Amino acid sequence: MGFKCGIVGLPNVGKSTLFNALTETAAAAAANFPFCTIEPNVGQVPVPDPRLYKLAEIAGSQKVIETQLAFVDIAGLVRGASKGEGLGNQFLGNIREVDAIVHVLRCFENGDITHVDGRVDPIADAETVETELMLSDIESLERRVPALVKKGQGGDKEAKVAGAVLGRALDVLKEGKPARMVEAKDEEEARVLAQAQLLTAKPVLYVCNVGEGEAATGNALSEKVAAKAKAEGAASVVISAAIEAEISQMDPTDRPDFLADLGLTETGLARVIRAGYDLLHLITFFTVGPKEARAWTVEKGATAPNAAGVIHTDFEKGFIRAETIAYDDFVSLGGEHGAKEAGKLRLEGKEYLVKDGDVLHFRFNV
Ligand SMILES: Nc1ncnc2c1ncn2[C@@H]1O[C@H](COP(=O)(O)OP(=O)(O)OP(=O)(O)O)[C@@H](O)[C@H]1O
Ligand SMILES: [Mg+2]
Repeated sequence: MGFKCGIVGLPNVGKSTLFNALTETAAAAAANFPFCTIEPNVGQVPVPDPRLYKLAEIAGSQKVIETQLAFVDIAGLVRGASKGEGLGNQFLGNIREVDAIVHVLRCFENGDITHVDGRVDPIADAETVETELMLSDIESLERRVPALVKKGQGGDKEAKVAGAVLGRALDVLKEGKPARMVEAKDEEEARVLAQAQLLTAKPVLYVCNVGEGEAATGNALSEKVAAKAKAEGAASVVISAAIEAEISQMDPTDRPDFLADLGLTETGLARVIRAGYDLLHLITFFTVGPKEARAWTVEKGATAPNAAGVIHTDFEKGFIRAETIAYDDFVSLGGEHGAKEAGKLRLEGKEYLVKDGDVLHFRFNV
């Protein structure tokens, strides 16, 4: 499957620090100088899900395997990037390849850490980054739209649709708004928009990187970002990347006390990961047995055979049916046996749309 969230932002705002905390490694060099990162770092991150641990406990599973989400640590971007400034176009290509954007904004005051524009202002920073992404989209559409329109006039129906919807996207961008504001009129337009790989059409999560003492409460700057996100229909999360990096290096048994001292019940990372998961419209289903309990990822709207295919292509090809138990039934009835006795094990066919939390067992024939 491989859904990817790209970590984007100005240089030296804490992107690599966040990435290292997420991946519990020091794979990405994080240091106090701009453009520390050049080549993108990719890491698979397990998605923490309390439901999975509960299912494993009930079934007495020996092994627990979380589903994963990929994060990519991308080079910092500066004003003029779309025209080749800083590391320029190269990293814009890295952003093009991701499915969602995790936009890190510096909300911590610390005179020792260089800010490329010499002042801490997350709203202005967000606009700088977004402007570069919009300029890059405008440039790419200005190249593509006229050719599509011409082909459309020549009788090519597909080109006509693409020219129309991408032309509207260009107008929206020229008004200073991101391409995600463009509404597709039908499924065909939606497909064209999705395939156009516009940077500003990707869903965004703002991550407010606050000071070490502010992780639980946020601060005045993170509140401004939250208001901006709300106005745009985007999501935002408050974390302190510095603290998260520290926690990720601690022994797991020491973490709960440390978090409690900071006034936190869970790590900021768990919230970032889950928000990323929601952003991508992903849902989880489970397979549960005495050997292992495992979480798997599908897109909302996936059918039972699609879900089977995530486990193995043979499961999809030879799909017969999916024995299905809702998560709540599995838990309240004490597992598969109890659910079956109570008539809560359903036999679902090829058309079934998988629901978040379903416990599935596939019957197949190859
Ligand atoms: N919440 C925070 N509070 C204080 N310092 C922080 C915080 N988050 C990160 N830093 C520090 O900021 C500096 C820059 O961090 P990092 O290298 O992660 O930035 P980056 O965004 O990856 O930069 P680049 O774009 O240059 O790769 C590091 O010295 C890091 O320790
Ligand atoms: Mg970096």
